[in-house]
Amino acid sequence: MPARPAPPDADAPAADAVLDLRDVRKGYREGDATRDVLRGASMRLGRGTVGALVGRSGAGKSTVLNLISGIDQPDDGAVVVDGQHLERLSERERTLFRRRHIGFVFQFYNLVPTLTVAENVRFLLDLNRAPDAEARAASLLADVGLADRADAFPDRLSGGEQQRVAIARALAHDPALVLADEPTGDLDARTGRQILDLLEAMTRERGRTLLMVTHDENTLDRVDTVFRLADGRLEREEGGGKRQECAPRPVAARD
Ligand SMILES: Nc1ncnc2c1ncn2[C@@H]1O[C@H](COP(=O)(O)OP(=O)(O)OP(=O)(O)O)[C@@H](O)[C@H]1O
Repeated sequence: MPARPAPPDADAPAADAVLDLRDVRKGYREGDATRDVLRGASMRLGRGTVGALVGRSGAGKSTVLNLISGIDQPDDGAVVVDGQHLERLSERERTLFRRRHIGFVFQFYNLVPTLTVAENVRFLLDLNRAPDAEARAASLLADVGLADRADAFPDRLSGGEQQRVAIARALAHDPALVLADEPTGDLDARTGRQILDLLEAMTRERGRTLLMVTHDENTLDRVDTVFRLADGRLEREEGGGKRQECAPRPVAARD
């Protein structure tokens, strides 16, 4: 297997962080009370790195994703994505930012059933009025091994194939950050591993940053950084991917 390029340091200065959450607080009103979900959560992920977000059900992982993608706003703290403070933008500006700078991969693929595979991939490109939508979609479909299914509708594809289309769609507009919410949660173990291989390779090759929500501890062996959400705060741990990069190489492999 060819050596993987060393990931940039996940502790990189904020200027190189694609994702930078600083002391974020978020609560939801419940009648007269407020449920505090995030109580000073911070995380930083450098350019070209892969992170995992883990935590028990109800810990607040979706809340974190909603803040990073600008769907929701923090009560306090900063949410900086690719240098942009999302908490300073209007809802409309956040929507435009999301369309241009963030890609999504969902557990249940979320392809548009009435659009062909190629149309799904180029969906955001068309919305962003990108001039090269057709060629770019074709190239990405080739990259995920589905060039011959471009004109099929999603319901003709297996779950793994649909998730491949979703990966192509997530990268089509060349986003700085890809968010994946349980991307293998609906797939059998073998297909899930193939999808993770593809997602990781496609984002790393392009120097994109990937954050995955996962319940699968095996996934943690391949990421650079693990963020564990508990009691409203994020704890940072080194993932297996980073450990591999840091491990001394065998003597025979040295230059
Ligand atoms: N819009 C909302 N209004 C009120 N409470 C909410 C809202 N969204 C989330 N919550 C509450 O906030 C807490 C965190 O929810 P969240 O969905 O972020 O957790 P999660 O870690 O993603 O859980 P799961 O793994 O089960 O999807 C939960 O107690 C949930 O009930």
